[in-house]
Amino acid sequence: MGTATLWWRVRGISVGVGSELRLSEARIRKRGISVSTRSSCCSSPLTLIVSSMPYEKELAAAKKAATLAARLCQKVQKALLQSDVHSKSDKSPVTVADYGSQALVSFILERELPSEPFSIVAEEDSGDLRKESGQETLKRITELVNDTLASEGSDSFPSLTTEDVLAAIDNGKSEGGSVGQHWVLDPIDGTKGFVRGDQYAIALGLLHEGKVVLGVLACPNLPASIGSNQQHSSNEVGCLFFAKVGDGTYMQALGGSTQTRVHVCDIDNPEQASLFESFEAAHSSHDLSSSIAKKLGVKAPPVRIDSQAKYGALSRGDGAIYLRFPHKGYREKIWDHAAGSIVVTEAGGIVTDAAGNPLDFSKGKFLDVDSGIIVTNQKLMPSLLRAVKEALNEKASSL
Ligand SMILES: Nc1ncnc2c1ncn2[C@@H]1O[C@H](COP(=O)(O)O)[C@@H](O)[C@H]1OP(=O)(O)O
Ligand SMILES: [Mg+2]
Ligand SMILES: [Mg+2]
Ligand SMILES: [Mg+2]
Repeated sequence: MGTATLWWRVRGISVGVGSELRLSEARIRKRGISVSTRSSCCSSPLTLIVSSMPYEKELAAAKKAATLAARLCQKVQKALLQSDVHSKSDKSPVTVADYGSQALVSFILERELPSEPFSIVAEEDSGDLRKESGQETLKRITELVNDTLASEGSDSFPSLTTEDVLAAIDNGKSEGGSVGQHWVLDPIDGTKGFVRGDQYAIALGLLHEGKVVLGVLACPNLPASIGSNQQHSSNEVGCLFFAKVGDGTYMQALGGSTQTRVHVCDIDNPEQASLFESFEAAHSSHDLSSSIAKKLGVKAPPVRIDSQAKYGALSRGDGAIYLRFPHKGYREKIWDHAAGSIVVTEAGGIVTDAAGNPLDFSKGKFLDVDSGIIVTNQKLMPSLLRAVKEALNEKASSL
């Protein structure tokens, strides 16, 4: 029969006989990739494997991990003891729930995805818990993790020892980067909001070759809607947002199973826009966002909430703009934006730095951004960028 010459040409890539090429339907649809074949032997087998569900296992594991971590955090927030709150070396607060959430997420991901390379870039480390003074706290965290696993109603979870908990926390020591796959975890984003009894989020993203491909945001205190858009109005709190690249963003009640696809709002008149910013003035300049809002003609007062819950709320159209301008010297971390950014972009929004550059998650733990981070829909971005540029120039010339 002779040698078959068989090529697949996919966006200019030639793939020889016997190779498998895995492409998602979503990627094919989104990027308009066309597949053509050329064969000198018509009986040659041609197998183009089109996987309709890339990152599906990872998403299921991430949703399970974030939901369990949210359960642990809710338990702690209800009965927060002064002794549960500690200060880190940078003076920011950390609680038993930050550590417990990180240990749980790390434990669940490793268990649910045993055959995958395992790397997590996470906020917390076990340094303080390994000291003599951290022993009581470590015991409390271990109890919390075990209680939460037991409440899953499954005997299949072993009881973790304090050493297991330390090891699970330290799985989060990866540096990330542009090669391979890395989970990115903020076990409690918005710890100050958590301690105050307000908003916080468990934020879990997945990087593949430096790009965010999946994100889950568990927001235990987020009502079904906030802000002026009453479409989702209800008294229930607790939302889980999730997104996979090319697949859209979805929201479900935390612990629920009915999912709804969400989209950013389609407002094109900035006067009708409402604007999110940090609750904590120390985390983001309220003066600068007020000057930007004035330039845009935004009428509504800013909605101030903690954490990446802002990204979740924006992804479902509760507000139109999120502005974040940390004060001089602060360096943004990837875990504060990875999950939130894909939740917004898959819902049709745009996330950039203040100069309009996309966020680059491939450089390790830190995000090097120009002045701040801005988020909005496609229609408002050009006028938002102009207003941000003007406000930053005015600020610079007044110094
Ligand atoms: N000085 C600071 N400036 C800006 N952001 C900070 C600062 N300290 C902590 N953060 C982080 O800002 C995020 C909260 O932003 P917001 O104020 O919008 O809710 C959190 O990730 C919080 O970390 P953490 O995860 O430890 O809570
Ligand atoms: Mg923190
Ligand atoms: Mg954070
Ligand atoms: Mg945190």
